Amino acid sequence: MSFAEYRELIQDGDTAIVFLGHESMFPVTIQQGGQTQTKYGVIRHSTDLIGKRYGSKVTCSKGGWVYILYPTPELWTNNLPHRTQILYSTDISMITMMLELKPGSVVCESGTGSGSLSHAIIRTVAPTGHLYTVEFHQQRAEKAMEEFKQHNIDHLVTVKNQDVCKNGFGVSHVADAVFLDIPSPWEAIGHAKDALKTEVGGRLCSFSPCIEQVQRTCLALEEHGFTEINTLEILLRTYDVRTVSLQIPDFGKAVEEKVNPKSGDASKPVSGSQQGCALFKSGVSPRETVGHTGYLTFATKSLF
Ligand SMILES: C[S@@+](CC[C@H](N)C(=O)[O-])C[C@H]1O[C@@H](n2cnc3c(N)ncnc32)[C@H](O)[C@@H]1O
Repeated sequence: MSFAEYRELIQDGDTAIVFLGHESMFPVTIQQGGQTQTKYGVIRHSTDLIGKRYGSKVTCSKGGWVYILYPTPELWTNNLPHRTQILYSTDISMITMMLELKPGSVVCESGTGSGSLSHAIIRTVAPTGHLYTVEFHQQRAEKAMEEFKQHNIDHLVTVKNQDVCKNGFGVSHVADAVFLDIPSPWEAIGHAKDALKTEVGGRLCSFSPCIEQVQRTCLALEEHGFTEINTLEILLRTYDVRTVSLQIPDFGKAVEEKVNPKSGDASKPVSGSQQGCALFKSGVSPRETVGHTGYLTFATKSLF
């Protein structure tokens, strides 16, 4: 199993996702002789999982069933152990597109945090690209290295335990793109510029929750000769499909007969609906939606 490739069969040592429902899933490390408890009973790794296909429906000891899923960066983002605030797939997808990441890209990132974005970047730049990720918190840097190894992507990433604002990324003129998710990104812009390839066109993105951080970062980007400076905020709006009862507009009898000659009286109640209303299938946005996460500031390196 590797987060940068796909394999069909479950093997000893894999990280897999136990899927009980969209709101209920968790990662497990597959081990010969290992067991995982779920509300539907126990899953025995040796007999129930190893050698089975990813995506299989597995019956637990109490008769209920779960799916065992291949781990993707998106599933990992929803299930990883949080050591910090993390980036979610909505922002990650915009970052990947706007930084023009593709297989072979070289990327510098700081901080690594819980590795949510790192996994997505590594999957995108594999098999020939590389991620240099800098984290100044020693345990977080060590844990990230451990996870990258466990997920068989450690050959695609270098983790450095240092302060990016003081010591930079540890590489010069190699990166196609730089990503910053730190409290004072303006202090790292000079290092970001140094990490980017010498030719014009390298891309940078900085994620900040507060607009004051964005202002300081934009000023630093201008001072260092970056152009095309743009700040975006992604607000995810989902729609549920529901049956709703809507009032039928009264256009008058003449109009109604012209539009639908067989329908008779427009105010006649439709079966199962209230007087003058009809039932429709409609896209309805939930009462509560995810709010502000942060601002994404993008820029292009234009000067040496
Ligand atoms: C919000 S977390 C990053 C989360 C990450 N983007 C993810 O998706 O999991 C910010 C991280 O940056 C690290 N950090 C803050 N300032 C730093 C600096 N100057 N140099 C290196 N790391 C730094 C923190 O220790 C923290 O782990």
